[in-house]
Amino acid sequence: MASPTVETAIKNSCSTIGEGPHWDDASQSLLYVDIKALDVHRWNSVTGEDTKVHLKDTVSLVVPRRWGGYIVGLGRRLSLLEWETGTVTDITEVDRETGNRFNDGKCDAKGRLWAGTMGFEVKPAFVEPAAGALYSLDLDRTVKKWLPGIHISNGLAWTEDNQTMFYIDSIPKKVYAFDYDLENGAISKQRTAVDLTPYDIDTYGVPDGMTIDTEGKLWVACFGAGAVYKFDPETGKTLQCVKIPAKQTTSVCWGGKNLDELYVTCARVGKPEEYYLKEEPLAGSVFRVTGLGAKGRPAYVYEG
Ligand SMILES: O=C(O)[C@H](O)[C@@H](O)[C@H](O)[C@H](O)CO
Ligand SMILES: [Zn+2]
Repeated sequence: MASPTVETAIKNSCSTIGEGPHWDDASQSLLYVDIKALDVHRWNSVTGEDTKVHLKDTVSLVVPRRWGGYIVGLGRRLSLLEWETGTVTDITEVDRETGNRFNDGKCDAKGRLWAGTMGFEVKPAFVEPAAGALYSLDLDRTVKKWLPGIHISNGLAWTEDNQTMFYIDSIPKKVYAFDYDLENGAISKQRTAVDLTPYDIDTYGVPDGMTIDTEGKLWVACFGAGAVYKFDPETGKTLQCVKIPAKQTTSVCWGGKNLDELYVTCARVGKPEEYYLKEEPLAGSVFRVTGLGAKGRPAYVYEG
């Protein structure tokens, strides 16, 4: 097995929950969010410059839109963001009259957005149970609710042949698999691909953000574990563990010119600042892992 190198790519850029990394191939930039700081970040890997746009609500996902701008998950809304002016145009609101907010989201190969919600989070990984749901936003902006009763809607990934969608609900500690109908944007036949319930919480934490490599293996950021795990979705077995020097590892995406660098976001939330300064000074940074001997495919953008 190749031995990986972990570096700090963007030091301490997030002050709350770094999340939602999306590699923009065209500009060789990393988009990501700092959920409770209400900030969307764009880091240019060529110049090293990190710029951000401050919004008016929690921002949990950012995906470029083919026709310009970005889709963001803003509180309970999905909205369009124009970077230069900071203009926000709402597309839809879900889970009205609840304390929910959007969490992770990603586009499929047709450019539909899949994104889910979660109930009010009292402290990290403690939420109002089963209050969230998984939604899809079609290219004509139709919203469909697929799965109610979700605790913390999190990572999404599709196999290269688009026959299977993987989806994480963090609290049951499951990576689910579904048959995926790309033509109609529909999921069916839910089953469990990876189950983390048998494992020690300090070692595995809870599964959070996820990506897939060109060999169909899953890379899952495990919150609380300070680690990214590589799983085989066929067997559910652990193939590799990459330790990250911050415990609240939230999400991952492939980046770099060859899409063989794994970018990892993490949080700095729920504990006193003195703790972080002393024990986890790099919390809130974005890390880059190289030498994994694996790579990804370009991320899809919103086509609507
Ligand atoms: O990053 C996320 O997906 C959530 O927004 C966070 O709140 C934490 O990761 C969660 O508490 C652990 O799953
Ligand atoms: Zn997450």
